[in-house]
Amino acid sequence: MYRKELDIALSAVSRAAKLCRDVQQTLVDAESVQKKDRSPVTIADFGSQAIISMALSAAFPEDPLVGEEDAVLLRKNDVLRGKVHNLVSNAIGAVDEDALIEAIDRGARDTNFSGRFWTVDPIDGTKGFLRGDQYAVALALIEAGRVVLGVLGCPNFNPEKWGANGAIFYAVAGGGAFAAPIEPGTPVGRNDLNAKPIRVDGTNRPEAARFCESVESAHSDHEVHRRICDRLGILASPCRIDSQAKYAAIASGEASIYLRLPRSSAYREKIWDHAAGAAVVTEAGGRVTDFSGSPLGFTEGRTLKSHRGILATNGRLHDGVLSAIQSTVAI
Ligand SMILES: Nc1ncnc2c1ncn2[C@@H]1O[C@H](COP(=O)(O)O)[C@@H](OP(=O)(O)O)[C@H]1O
Ligand SMILES: [Mg+2]
Repeated sequence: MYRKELDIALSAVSRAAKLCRDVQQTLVDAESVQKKDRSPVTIADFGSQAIISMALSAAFPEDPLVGEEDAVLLRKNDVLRGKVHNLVSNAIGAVDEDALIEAIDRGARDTNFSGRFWTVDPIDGTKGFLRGDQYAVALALIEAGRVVLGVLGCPNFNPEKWGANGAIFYAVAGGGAFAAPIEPGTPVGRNDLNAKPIRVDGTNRPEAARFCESVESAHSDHEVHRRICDRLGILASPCRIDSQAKYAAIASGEASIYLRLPRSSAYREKIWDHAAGAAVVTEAGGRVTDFSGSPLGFTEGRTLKSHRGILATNGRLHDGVLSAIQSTVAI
């Protein structure tokens, strides 16, 4: 099932991850004053969404794409457009500028969220990207509100284990979860010999669990997380990771619990921040729900409107963490 979809998604995400990696490298090499400059991330965001959108529309012209970016800024700004055009042409060969703009804008159109559509976060973890830390290129295919395929490119993920270019994590519903090192020059494929099945860890003792959360305290309430962890008797200090690399950490057994309670009760999570990661964790044997224990549903539009709080675990710990959450916070 979904063989062609997976092949296209893997190759598009690995090419986009390579583009992002090259741009992040120029940031890391630059003086600190330039690290505060957001333009590199902007260029890489557009470039990454363009590569993925073009690959999808060539292979699946009927499929809508819901992306984080649109091309409004690019249409107005010739210099920026020129830079993105160069970046993408260097990555995948000469492309027409109008086709590039159109590819980016495709992600901004309205769509039928109850049908089949793709969702992309071209750089998830922008803040991490700018700091030189973790980020992810995330792509998921959704059908009738359920994620049927998820791919997460994580160029800085555990280089000791996966090599200098990080890893790509992927899953198809019912088919298990896998990870493969990202090799520059060769996009990852479905039959990649270096791909390995991944699995959540087996701990059922919260005191032995490793727990992860966002680096950015503005993105989730670290203090409430700490109270939940105290109630569970978790001893280790939190592991703070940007982006959906947190889902990759749960799926590959490097952490057991991911908590995310937004600071503001008005904030709604974006679908592209969770769809791919949730598929990978679920297929690796874990569980992903909101704070009331409901599985995430993706029919509601660009946000997870009816869900508050995100909990991803190795599965065994899930009900215990949900009880601790519900005794700590009013959902
Ligand atoms: N106030 C807020 N509360 C929760 N999430 C937020 C937020 N502001 C931004 N985000 C989301 O947090 C994502 C990053 O998550 P993390 O903290 O896990 O790295 C951002 O994705 P982008 O970086 O793609 O914009 C953004 O969508
Ligand atoms: Mg994001």
